Amino acid sequence: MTRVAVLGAKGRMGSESVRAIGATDGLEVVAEIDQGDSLELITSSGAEVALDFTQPGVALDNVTWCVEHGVHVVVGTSGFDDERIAAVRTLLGDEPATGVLIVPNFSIGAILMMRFAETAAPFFESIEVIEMHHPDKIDAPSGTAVRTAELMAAAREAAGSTPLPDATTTDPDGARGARVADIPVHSVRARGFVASQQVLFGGAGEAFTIRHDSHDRTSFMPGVVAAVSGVSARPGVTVGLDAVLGL
Ligand SMILES: NC(=O)C1=CN([C@@H]2O[C@H](COP(=O)(O)OP(=O)(O)OC[C@H]3O[C@@H](n4cnc5c(N)ncnc54)[C@H](OP(=O)(O)O)[C@@H]3O)[C@@H](O)[C@H]2O)C=CC1
Ligand SMILES: O=C(O)C1=N[C@H](C(=O)O)C[C@H](O)C1
Repeated sequence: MTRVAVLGAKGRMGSESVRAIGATDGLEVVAEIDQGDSLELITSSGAEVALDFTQPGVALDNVTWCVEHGVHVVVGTSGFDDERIAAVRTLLGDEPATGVLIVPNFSIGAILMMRFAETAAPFFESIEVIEMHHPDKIDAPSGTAVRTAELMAAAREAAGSTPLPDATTTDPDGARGARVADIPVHSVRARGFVASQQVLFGGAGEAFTIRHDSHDRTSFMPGVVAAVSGVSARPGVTVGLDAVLGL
């Protein structure tokens, strides 16, 4: 039985995860931690794995505490950027015993969307990302959009692709979106969405779109269960669920 502490347990993702983990053979939720609760509950409950669904401003502190106490961590919270990842790697040292699994998106469809976007990126002249989320999301652009843009930019760099064409000379209100790894990313926040993303590719005489929609947070749960079950076998930092799913 793997004992799991859920951080942000009363939140949208935390509460769904408490249900999903509780319903899975071999996993047990032993601590539900929210704002104001002490992280000591993680160790006093005997948790071996912590799952963080809090907010970008506190996730690194939570991960640091877990690593210092030898507790494996799955980070679902968005905004875990390269600087934070580097800080965790330094903390873990050269021979890490603890696993830190950082997952920008747990849904299998979103993981495949990112994989297909990475594959397509070098073959098209133009790329734009449009991500659409519920209006209660506090960060923009989404972690998924950032990860997608970074994967696509790396694939283009490896292939020696030319910069994206764009003749815009004035954009005082940011109509061309934010730039993530030089790729325009547009963030929509609207009631009716959970989490959606389109990646638009353009080439001579053709356009190609990859779209993914999470209509319900249940879409993330098989990935959450796989991550929580698999993190202890992966000491060090792992980004993305691909390796855990055998992709
Ligand atoms: N990787 C993925 O597939 C997914 C990632 N996410 C990400 O997960 C994160 C959470 O999303 P969501 O569940 O929608 O957000 P919610 O706001 O619904 O939940 C966050 C919870 O964390 C609590 N919290 C805040 N600070 C702390 C803290 N210091 N210690 C413990 N608990 C704390 C909040 O409490 P309070 O309300 O009192 O502040 C709240 O209960 C976001 O970053 C989101 O982008 C979301 C969906 C999927
Ligand atoms: O806040 C959300 O809801 C989501 N956050 C993650 C992100 O920022 O990419 C994952 C998913 O898009 C849902």
